[in-house]
Amino acid sequence: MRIGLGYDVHRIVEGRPLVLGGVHIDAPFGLDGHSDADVIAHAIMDALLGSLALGDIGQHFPPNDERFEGADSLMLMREVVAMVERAGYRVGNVDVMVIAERPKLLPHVPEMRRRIAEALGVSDADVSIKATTNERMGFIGRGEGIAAQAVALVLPGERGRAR
Ligand SMILES: Nc1ccn([C@@H]2O[C@H](COP(=O)(O)O)[C@@H](O)[C@H]2O)c(=O)n1
Ligand SMILES: C[C@@]1(CO)OP(=O)(O)OP(=O)(O)OC[C@H]1O
Repeated sequence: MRIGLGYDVHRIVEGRPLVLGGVHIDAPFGLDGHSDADVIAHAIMDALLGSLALGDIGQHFPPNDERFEGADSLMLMREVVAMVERAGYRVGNVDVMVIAERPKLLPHVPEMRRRIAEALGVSDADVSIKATTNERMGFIGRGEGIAAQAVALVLPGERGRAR
């Protein structure tokens, strides 16, 4: 088995939808970015790529490439899973820590787990998402951005996709 680490952060702005873990969350703000700016999905993708030393998401989905403007990050995640499988591995499990002062994410976690699990081809039990505030400290605490950290385990061999 191999393990990888991912991190992403996006700036909070008005006038953009808030998409986290593939879920559109009703909020008076969203995250700035070239894609849908889904920090949770991005952190997971970087963790998966890192587990196999396959580079980072910016290498595979360049932020200056118009193909990825407004991209659905869970679609990009499916492409990352295909890369993992081409390398002879399958996704084992992922664990995510989201750092956001607001909104309250706990009510959305079951749906995030379901959507991410579907994109990864694993069961919901293999996707863990946890949230914390930054206790009003720093840029996250001031509500300027949202960050996510992820670890991913990949296992040798193939598995029938659950999607
Ligand atoms: N955006 C967030 C942040 C936190 N939570 C939940 O609240 C709990 C307490 O957060 P603290 O930062 O005060 O430790 C945390 O364990 C989460 O369950 C949340 O839902 N959304
Ligand atoms: C997936 C991409 C594609 O533009 O999304 P962005 O919204 O630009 O987000 P970022 O985490 O800054 O960089 C990753 C990019 O590759």
